[in-house]
Order: sequence, then C-alpha cells, then structure tokens
Amino acid sequence: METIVDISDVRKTYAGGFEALKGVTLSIRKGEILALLGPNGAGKTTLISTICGITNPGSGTIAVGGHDVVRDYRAARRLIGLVPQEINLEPFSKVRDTVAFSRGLFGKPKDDALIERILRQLSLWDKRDARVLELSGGMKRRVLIAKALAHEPEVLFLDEPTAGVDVELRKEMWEIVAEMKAQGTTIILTTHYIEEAEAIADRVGVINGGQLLLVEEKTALMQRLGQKCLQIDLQEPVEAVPEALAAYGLELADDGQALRYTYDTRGESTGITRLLGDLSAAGLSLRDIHTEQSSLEDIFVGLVKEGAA
Ligand SMILES: Nc1ncnc2c1ncn2[C@@H]1O[C@H](COP(=O)(O)OP(=O)(O)OP(=O)(O)O)[C@@H](O)[C@H]1O
Repeated sequence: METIVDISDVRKTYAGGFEALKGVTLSIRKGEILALLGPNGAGKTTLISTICGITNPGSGTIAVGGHDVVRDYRAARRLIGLVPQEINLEPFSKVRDTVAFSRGLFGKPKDDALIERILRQLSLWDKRDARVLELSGGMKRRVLIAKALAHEPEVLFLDEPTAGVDVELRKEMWEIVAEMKAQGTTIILTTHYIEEAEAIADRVGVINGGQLLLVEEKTALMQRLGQKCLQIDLQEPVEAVPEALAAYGLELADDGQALRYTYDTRGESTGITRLLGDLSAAGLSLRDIHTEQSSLEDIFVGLVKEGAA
C-alpha cells in the first residue's frame, strides 16, 4: 500500500530539555484512518506539529507525499490540512470568508463552488453569512474542519476533534471523518477516547512517553492482545467457587449462577478444556457458555501500564 507520510526516527527535545518524542518511526498509508491514542502529555500533539512543520524535529526525517517537511516545507504543507485542538477563529469574520481565506493562504485560486461544497458537507451552508461569534461550539469545530479542507489537502490531521464535545456531536464528527475517507483523504486523528479509535480507525497507534508503543490494524490489535472472558452459566447456583477450582481465578456472579474465567488469547493454552473437565469433576452442571472479547480500552490500559513498568 502506498505511503503518504513517512516518519523516520523522529526525536524532539523542547527548549527546557524535555524529550517529548523519543525516536518515532511510522508509515501512514494513503487513504487510511489512523488513530493515535495516548494519555495526556504522551506526545501526540508534538508529533502532529512536527509532521505539519509547526515545530522542527530535533533529528530524524518526515516526508509528506515525498516532500521533506523541513527542506521542502511549502510543498509538504500544501498536502496537509490541520484541524487544531484549540478553536482559534477570528470571531468577527463570516463563516464563508474565513474558509475562503484559508484557501488563499495556500496560494490556491478562488473557488466559490468548492467552498460551497465544503460548507454544505459540514452543514454550515445556512450559516455562511453568520459571524463566528454567533456559532455554537460544535459549529465552530466544523468551521475548523472546513478551513482545513479549503485548500484540498490529501492528508487531514485532527488533533482531538471531539475533546469535550457531547455524544451527538462526537458521532457527527465520526460521520464527517468517514465521508472524508470515502473521498480519498487520509486521516490521522489523536484521541484519548478509546471508543473513538474503536469506532472509526483502520489502524491504531498507541503513543506514551514520547514513544510509539505499537501500530496495528484495529481488528488485529484487538485479537492479538485481547483477553477473552469465558462466561459459564450454571444449572444450579453455588455459594462459592469450589476449592478444587481455586487455581483458575474464577469470579462468581452475585447471584451465584455464573462463573467468569479470563484468559489470554495469546497464551499457548487457554486452559479452557482443563477447566471444563474440572468443573464437571467438581459436580457443577453447565447451562450455557459464551465468550466476550475485551475492548480496546482494556488493551490500551494494559499497554500503557506495561510501558510505565
Ligand atoms: N512548547 C513546549 N515546551 C516544552 N514542553 C512542551 C511543549 N509542548 C509540549 N511540551 C511537553 O511535551 C510533552 C508532550 O506534549 P504533547 O502536547 O505533545 O502531548 P499530547 O499527547 O498531545 O497531550 P494531550 O493529550 O494532553 O494534548 C508534555 O510533557 C508537554 O508538557
């Protein structure tokens, strides 16, 4: 698959001596949605800022569409749309002017039809003549996206697009992102919300302490690292987990009707066959069994803890 952003061993140390990126290497594929997941201070914004040429990497290289972001800044930047974390709009400007102005900044010719299309797509057309200060927070976020799209970038960076927004608006953002992808735009978004990565990303990168801990297909990640839980429904309730089964670390449901067994899908043996034999030997009859895949959230928390250890 074609690479659109190529990041090689990028390090960044801020003036105070703090090393915010510790050798990040990453290839972003054309047309994908990549979610960069990490806790506060992980280095997500710093990484995006270095890709977008807002801060220079201390060492390492980044190319966007084959253009080095330092040596060939203008060509690289032209391919990038950036939706920043903070709303930094001119309050007295009208929506349409604000968006059209952004296009002009990239030296692109005026294109009223394109601006109209973008505003319509983001449900802002009705507000085209409203001043920014008259908009709701959600509308302002959509204006930021419209601005980032005005020069027709190939790669769109969204830095925490849904931080602090309500559930409805979050879903709306996800729909917008899916539409952008359908149009062929590559999308990189940073988020604290695991459910966001789970909902929309093709691949997920986990970043913590300035290091990219992993990048993987979302579904593969969930399968490879996931723990599964086997729920065993019993014919007759029990008061306690039988002594003979103590080694399995089973959890007993409050009503005594079910046992839960958590196992690692990566392990050589899941222990399920042996457990089922031992359950029967302990005189328990089963009514039903089923498994649950753990969420990306469990995986993420596990990884960040491992990284900190
Ligand atoms: N201009 C700066 N000067 C010094 N240190 C900085 C600067 N900008 C960021 N940092 C530090 O670099 C680290 C990474 O910050 P960054 O903003 O990249 O994290 P983040 O993952 O985007 O966090 P958040 O989720 O909170 O936005 C933090 O410890 C932060 O304090």
